[in-house]
Amino acid sequence: MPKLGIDKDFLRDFGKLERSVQDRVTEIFAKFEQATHAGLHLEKPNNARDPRFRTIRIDKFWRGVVLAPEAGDSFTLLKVLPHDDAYTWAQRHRASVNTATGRIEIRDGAAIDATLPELARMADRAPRRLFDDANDADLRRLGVDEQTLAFARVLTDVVQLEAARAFLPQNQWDALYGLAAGMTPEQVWAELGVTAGREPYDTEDITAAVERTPEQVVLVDGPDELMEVFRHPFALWKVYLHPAQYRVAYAAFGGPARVTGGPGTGKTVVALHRACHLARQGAGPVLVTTFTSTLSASLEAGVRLLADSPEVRDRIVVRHVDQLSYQVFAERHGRAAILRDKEEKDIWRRIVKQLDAPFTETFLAEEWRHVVLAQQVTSAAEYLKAKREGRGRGLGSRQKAQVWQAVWEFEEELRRRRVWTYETICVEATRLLRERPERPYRHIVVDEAQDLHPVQWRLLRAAVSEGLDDLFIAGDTHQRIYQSRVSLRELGIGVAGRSTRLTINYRTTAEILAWSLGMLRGERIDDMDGGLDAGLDMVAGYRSQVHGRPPELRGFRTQKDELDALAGKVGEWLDAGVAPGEIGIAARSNMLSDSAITVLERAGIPARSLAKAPDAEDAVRSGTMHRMKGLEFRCVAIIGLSEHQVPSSSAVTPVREDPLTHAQDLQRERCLVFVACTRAREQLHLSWHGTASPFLAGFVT
Ligand SMILES: Nc1ncnc2c1ncn2[C@@H]1O[C@H](COP(=O)(O)OP(=O)(O)OP(=O)(O)O)[C@@H](O)[C@H]1O
Repeated sequence: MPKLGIDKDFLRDFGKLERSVQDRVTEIFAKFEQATHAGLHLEKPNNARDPRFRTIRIDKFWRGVVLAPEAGDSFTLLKVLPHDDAYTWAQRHRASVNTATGRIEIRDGAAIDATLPELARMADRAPRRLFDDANDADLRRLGVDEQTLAFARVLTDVVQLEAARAFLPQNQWDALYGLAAGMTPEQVWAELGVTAGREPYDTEDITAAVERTPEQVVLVDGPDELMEVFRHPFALWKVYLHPAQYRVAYAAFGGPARVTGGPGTGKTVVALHRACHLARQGAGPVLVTTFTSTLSASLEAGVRLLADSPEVRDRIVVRHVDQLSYQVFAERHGRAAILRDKEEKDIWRRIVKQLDAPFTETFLAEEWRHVVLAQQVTSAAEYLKAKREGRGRGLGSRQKAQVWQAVWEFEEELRRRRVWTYETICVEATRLLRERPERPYRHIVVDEAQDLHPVQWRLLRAAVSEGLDDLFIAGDTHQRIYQSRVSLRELGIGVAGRSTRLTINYRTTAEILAWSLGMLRGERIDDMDGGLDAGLDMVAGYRSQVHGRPPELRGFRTQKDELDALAGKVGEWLDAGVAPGEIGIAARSNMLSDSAITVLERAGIPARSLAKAPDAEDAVRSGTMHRMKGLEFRCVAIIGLSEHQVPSSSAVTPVREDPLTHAQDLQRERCLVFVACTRAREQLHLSWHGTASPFLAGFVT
């Protein structure tokens, strides 16, 4: 029986074909799967650049181009085009096997030949060329072949290389682009997943090369799978991962492992692939978890899409951390009465008064969360010795005694009232799990890990057996929008040697990414492992492959002017063909987000609140910046970036109260705007009224 592969680039075009042509393609290739080689009407086109190209009739007007190796019966569908275009395509392109990665590559050989002379003329006049510092041997070792090498040698500018992406062989382009972005050959190798010192691959064995290229070619196993691929042609990530992503998702790890990377680098996609991979192995239940219900709902949808059989689906449980702790708690104690925020504040306030302590209720609440609970402090003596890193206000031993007295009173009050906070439920659930003879999960996959609190990490540690592939952690500390800071090492979760950083941004344009990174420049951000992160902009190679318009920044006199202009902007996007569901609005407060909805509706534009209708696809969705986490839209407008709204004064500790916490709070507010900006795939619009937010200083004149 013939084996059929489908090229990712074709799938991208498939959605744009007319429905009747799509149906015909599906029908032919479903039959193709069952046919024998002899039964296929494959035609060898004249003048094809690659002797292994064949065309196949779809209907009177359309033909498919198929890569058919000389021997064997594995075929790869590359294109479906109108009749003449299909023949022209076959004359311009050729397939080859990359010597370093062993993967199949397609290039537009005619475009390379046509562009090279003009580039060579320009290079003769240029003082320097792009790859002057790279020697031929290194380039060859990275899989660059003769035609691409000749091309690379006449490049003088990275913009020329970017333009050549459409026609150079993919892995060779990746290697060149990595070098141009400042990566060393070794880093490029690592990213491409090349084993050092390996013999070059056999460039004649096309069938093996196709099998080695899951990120570019999906091999379908039977007509059902084929139909499934054609039904979800846009969910490309479902089947294709970049080699760097693939390696992490499918690796075997001796213990906890972690994937980091900037926004849109595919951490969530990798986490989902990993969960399904672990479930397929069948060693035991897999928990996929994160920190909020909105995020866990989108992970659930991802698992549904990716799990390829009901058995795999059934082995995966998606549950956010508080849900897990509540479930464990409730199994033993029944329903828990939860202390509300306001009630908690009232208790602390009463204690401050009663003890006549020189602290505010906010200071005590944070000291309890970020020192006492974070380090499992259970006595005055332990508290005296506890590390208070990250807490700005120093405390002498007399003051510590006072704090401990307050904490003791507070915990006593919780016990007396039989009420719980999310943290104390988590602590109790952890205790209950530790008592059990067996762990409920064999693997845990955590997404958006940067926002979990130490008590939640302990819960997860207690919920999974220690061992191979136990914990897989995806996160980015630059996107931390809540207060938790942890050192995984101190929590007994060692990821040293099992940490990978992804560097290619698949979501945002280079312009939006550069602007958003500019906003974080200079911030010193931790790496969740007791050190400082190198900083996104310092990491060679963090890049986006797509270009677009730079973000648009606009200031207005009043809020009314700003919101009217927002309605105008959204109207422009809709007129340009962007669907309402592909537009997102973010504001710092719920109130401003709701005002935006009212103004849009008044302008006749359907708009819904992200909090109430997170999945509304037929309306523009508006919400707080916090709600934007984990989502993405073609166009994003961030409103209310005004002096007194961003940073939000209620979220920032006054500098006189605690300078260090003040600085951390400001950083978190900056990260929040960064998260909101990086949700935009194509266009980003930022606005304010009155004086602009200090975060925009340097961008606004
Ligand atoms: N290899 C790939 N090829 C094409 N698209 C990809 C690939 N990997 C990820 N994507 C797409 O890029 C976008 C971002 O992916 P994802 O949400 O996993 O990134 P992330 O790193 O978790 O982002 P963030 O940290 O900002 O939430 C998604 O639309 C995803 O489908």
